[in-house]
Amino acid sequence: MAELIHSPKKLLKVRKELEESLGKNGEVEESHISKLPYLNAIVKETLRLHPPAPFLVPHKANDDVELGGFTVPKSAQILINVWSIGRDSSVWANPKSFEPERFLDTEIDFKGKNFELIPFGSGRRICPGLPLASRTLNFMLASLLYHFNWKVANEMNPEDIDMSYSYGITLHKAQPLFLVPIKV
Ligand code: HEM
Repeated sequence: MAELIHSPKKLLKVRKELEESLGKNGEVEESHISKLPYLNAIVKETLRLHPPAPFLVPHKANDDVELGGFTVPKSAQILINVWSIGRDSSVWANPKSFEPERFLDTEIDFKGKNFELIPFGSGRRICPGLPLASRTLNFMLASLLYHFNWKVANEMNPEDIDMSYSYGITLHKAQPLFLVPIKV
């Protein structure tokens, strides 16, 4: 929501997609979600830029492993910096910019097969909550955007929203986002 409030054109674009798909007085249903490519792209782009678990969960090497010319010794703790992978300019064009459009013409998904986008991890220990989280994120965002228009509280300018992080095992906004819903 914070990224969308910063990008009014993208907010309009996703609300238009929802209105074209659901009509004027509809209800968001789970079956709609797969037919909303721009909304899906917004969720992917958000997980690329702001992965909730920036280092995944610590793993441990069972044995000595050779990886990309480096030796990872047995029992070493492995942290995967997905936050940094999501902002790697050798992988992503304009990596710091919120551009859901980058996901419209690509099959890249966060289901663990595309290593440039693994906010849920990958392999045997991939997040088992991925299908639930993916449905819930898309469904909640679609509901918020379809039923309400949003403006920043206290007449604040969207540019002045504090986008800094509070760091920890999970990543979240340092300052809460205060938005006012306007019923449509
Ligand atoms: C946006 C939402 C979520 C994100 C970004 C997320 C991310 C992650 C990540 C990065 C891991 C560690 C993967 C690894 O070891 O490399 C993980 C593990 C796990 N997640 Fe999630 N998760 C989310 C939602 C959920 C939900 C909704 C559930 C349960 C209903 C869940 C249950 C778990 C469990 C049980 C593990 C441990 C799996 C294991 O170690 O074998 N997660 N999650």
